[in-house]
Amino acid sequence: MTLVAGIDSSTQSCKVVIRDAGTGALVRSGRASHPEGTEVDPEFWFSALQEAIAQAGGLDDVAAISVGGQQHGMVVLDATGAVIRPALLWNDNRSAQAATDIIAEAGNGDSEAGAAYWAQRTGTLPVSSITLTKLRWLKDHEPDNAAKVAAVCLPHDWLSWRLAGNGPGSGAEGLAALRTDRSDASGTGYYRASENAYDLEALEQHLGHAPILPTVAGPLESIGCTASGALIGPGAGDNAAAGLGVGATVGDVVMSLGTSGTVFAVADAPSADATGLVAGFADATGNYLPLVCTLNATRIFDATANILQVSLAEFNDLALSASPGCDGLALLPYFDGERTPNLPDATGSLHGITRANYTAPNLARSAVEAVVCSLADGLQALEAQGVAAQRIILVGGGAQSRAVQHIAAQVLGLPIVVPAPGEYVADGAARQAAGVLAGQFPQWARDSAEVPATEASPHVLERYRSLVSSQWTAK
Ligand SMILES: Nc1ncnc2c1ncn2[C@@H]1O[C@H](COP(=O)(O)OP(=O)(O)O)[C@@H](O)[C@H]1O
Ligand SMILES: O=C(CO)[C@@H](O)[C@H](O)COP(=O)(O)O
Repeated sequence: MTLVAGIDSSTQSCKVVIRDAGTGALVRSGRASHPEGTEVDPEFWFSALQEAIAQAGGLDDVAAISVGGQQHGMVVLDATGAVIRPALLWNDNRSAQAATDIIAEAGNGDSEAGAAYWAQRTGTLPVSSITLTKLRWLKDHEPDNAAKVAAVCLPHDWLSWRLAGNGPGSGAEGLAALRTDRSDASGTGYYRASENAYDLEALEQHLGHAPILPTVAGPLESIGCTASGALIGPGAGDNAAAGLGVGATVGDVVMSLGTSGTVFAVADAPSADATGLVAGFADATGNYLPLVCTLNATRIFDATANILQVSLAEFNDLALSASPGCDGLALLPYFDGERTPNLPDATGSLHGITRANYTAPNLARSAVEAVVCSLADGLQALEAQGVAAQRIILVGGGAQSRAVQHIAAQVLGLPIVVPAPGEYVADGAARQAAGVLAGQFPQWARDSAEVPATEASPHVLERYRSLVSSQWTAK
């Protein structure tokens, strides 16, 4: 049996799966936690990866490996290959002003014109999650660090590079060995997915110079070897890897509930949304991945379960025991600010409280309704870009929640398909690794179940939308 490994280096943890390259059967797996916080020394990702690999029984018998990772994180390296400062993650909002400036400057002070400009230029508005805005923040706030930047890469690029034996001290030769893939490059703000080319001018303008960037490898290209001789695949951004993991093809719509909430479609043409709601990313096979991402998903469940002092299983039971609409209680979930809509300074709020409805079941359900409604808005934005969803493939840690499944069916009004529990980002990376060995993506069978149809509750989404529009105006 030939074995392949897939990695998901996500916001909260690192997961490793080892699968049979031929059938896709799971052979071994491992997991390790990442530190809290929105800036992280990448060495923590590498040590978590080592721990997860050890837990998965090591890589000695593995023939190929690929890394999927959280997108957009700014990893800056000096000329020796050392990390200059902790990476700023996708959910770090300190570059919100830089984002506003970058957009306004492109429109000579007119933000709407600036937004239209960026939509055409890269397909994505540079909001604070996007790497370009983090580099601009670095230039504006840490000019000495900005001047030292010899190379910029993303979390998955950096981990693949370390697996290939590079690291601090590997110097110019090491920096030249950096590789990425089109899906993750498309989330930087300095890559044009529609042209498959970096936008060095944007980088030069906002960082102050154009550093070395990882070469963009093809979807099935090997980018090197591990110490034990396994081929390393190009890897992918985590959403594109999840798309690979569930075998999504053109027309499929995937919704993921992890730290971030995302809803995306595989498309055969690029998107350019000047409202900024939909990011014009690429997938990991040569197609496109128009995507909406929110900052507030499963951590709203974690926080609510925490104040209710219940486990996640109890939280889900509580949520399922309340009625749609929570007897008038409604939550806006912007606990960590928000990216879509673009409200980096927003906070969460609870509405319609009465003594009668202020109960644990209603609080739990209001958290789930809020997150699902925020993603229903994401789906609406995708539909405005021409995506015609026939059904939703639900993935991520939160997809295991029966409350999420049930409430998604009620709110979205579409069939909801939940693939058998698995690590879909890591699985997608493993599938890519198998593809690197075989020269084509394998067809791995996987089970999935459709959530039973249920009576729609349109009033839940209507109330949510009216609260959002009365309380917040996106930037
Ligand atoms: N049964 C469940 N019900 C609700 N949330 C869950 C459940 N199982 C896992 N989660 C949530 O999934 C999250 C982790 O999902 P994951 O997709 O691994 O996140 P990330 O990729 O951002 O690290 C945790 O925040 C956890 O609360
Ligand atoms: O920023 C985005 C997508 O644009 C996020 O989806 C990150 O890629 C993090 O993902 P998770 O760790 O929440 O899975």
